[in-house]
Amino acid sequence: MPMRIAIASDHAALALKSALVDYMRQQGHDITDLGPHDESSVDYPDYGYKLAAAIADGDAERGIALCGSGIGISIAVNRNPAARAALVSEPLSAQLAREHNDANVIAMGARLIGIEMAKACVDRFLTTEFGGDRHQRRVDKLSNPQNAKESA
Ligand SMILES: O=C(CO)[C@H](O)[C@H](O)[C@H](O)COP(=O)(O)O
Repeated sequence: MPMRIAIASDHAALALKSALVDYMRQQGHDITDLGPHDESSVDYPDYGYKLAAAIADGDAERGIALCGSGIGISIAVNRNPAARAALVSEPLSAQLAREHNDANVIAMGARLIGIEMAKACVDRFLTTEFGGDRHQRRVDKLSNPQNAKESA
């Protein structure tokens, strides 16, 4: 099923971003490439915040966030309460991020994983449904931290 997907990176992940944009477009998805669009050094928070805003505003259903390690941009994306970004490096983590955490963004590190592994992570992320049930209760607490048990 075609999805609206936003993707953003920093300079370290430009080539991976480009490969994933082509890959997802070939699959029929509606891709918004939020940049950057050249190799100049940029700051991952700028692009992570942009990606999270696209999710928060409903412009994209899912997001792909890339930087050298995936760490910096995942931190940036997760500062927006509408985003649940999971840093992944293999498909099972991408699957569990959907099944258990209803992740709407995955982050990956272009300096740590290859293009084929990144494509496999994207495939799993885009095709796995959220499991609901007990996981819904936990995800609700991510959205509303005041509902978490103080004494847990
Ligand atoms: O945020 C990161 C580390 O957590 C990313 O790997 C960045 O891409 C990296 O810090 C960029 O480093 P550079 O030396 O400026 O290319």
